[in-house]
Amino acid sequence: MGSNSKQVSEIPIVDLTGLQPSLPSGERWEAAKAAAAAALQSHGFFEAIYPSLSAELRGEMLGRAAPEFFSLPLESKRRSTSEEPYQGYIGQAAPIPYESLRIDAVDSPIAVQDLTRLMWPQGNPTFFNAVVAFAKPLRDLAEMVQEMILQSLGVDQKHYDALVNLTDHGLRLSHYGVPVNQETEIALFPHLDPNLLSIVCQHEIGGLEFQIAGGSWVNAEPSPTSVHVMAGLAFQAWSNMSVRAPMHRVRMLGNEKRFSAIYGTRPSHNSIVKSPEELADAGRGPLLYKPFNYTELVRFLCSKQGMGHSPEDAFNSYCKLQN
Ligand SMILES: O=C(O)CCC(=O)C(=O)O
Ligand SMILES: [Fe+2]
Repeated sequence: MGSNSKQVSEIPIVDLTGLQPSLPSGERWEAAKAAAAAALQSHGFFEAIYPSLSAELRGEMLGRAAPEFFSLPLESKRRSTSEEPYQGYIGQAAPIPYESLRIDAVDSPIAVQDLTRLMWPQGNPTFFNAVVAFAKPLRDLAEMVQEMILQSLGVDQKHYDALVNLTDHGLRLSHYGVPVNQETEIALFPHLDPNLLSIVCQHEIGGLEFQIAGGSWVNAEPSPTSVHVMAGLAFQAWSNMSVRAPMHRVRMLGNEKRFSAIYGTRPSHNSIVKSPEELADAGRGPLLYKPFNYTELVRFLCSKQGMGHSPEDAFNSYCKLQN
């Protein structure tokens, strides 16, 4: 661990053991809700203790299905392409030995089946089953955290329903190879995720780090019973800064390749992100962001103009109001 990394005690922990989105109340729910809302406000991330994502599901996905996918020939992997940034399969962007696949609509078995057949025209039930089974508890977790934040903001149920209706669910599988140059520890540069929520599941090999107040980095240690949950920019804007998106990065410290899975919720294609007016009431101050089209935000952040600034400055220049 480098001198600018701190110990894991800097990472808030929220215990979600046994909680379910279909039962969004009760003493344990309230305790987890308070802790999750406080953590996403102060840090933008937390470690969620969540044994529903069992060791078996993790092993099937990250120990077996993901390595099998990434070992396919490049021309197979490239069959999943997209015009939009960070969609489908991306990789081979030397010098960083990184490749990833975003599985869209991962909550729909039909979509997962279509992608599986695109990669393996003869089918691959092991891959299909691993993705569907792994995604289910993560979908529950994302929905619970979104609901906890909305409950704690006290906004009307109609806003929760509207947010759920525009939420897309996706799973990114990532593969980090061993850096060619062992001096280059940074495998994924510091960035903010643009979406609503990201849930990172590491498997055996760590490397994810979050930036905390003061600028230092904390190491998010992998654990077989927990995942790391963080807010993205769309949630930061929607919640009128009641949650904030944290800077994070990936460092490769050893010489073993690494697989991770990032479950992401985000506003659906071309949908408009708009804070509920009532978040400006009750002494919270004015709304900080103007409504924006999510797809266009992502295009802007990935454009030459957007990349020319720090992630935060680029985002603020796109949609922050000058109050
Ligand atoms: O692989 C990880 O641990 C995190 C990756 C990440 O931050 C991302 O894909 O946005
Ligand atoms: Fe990220």
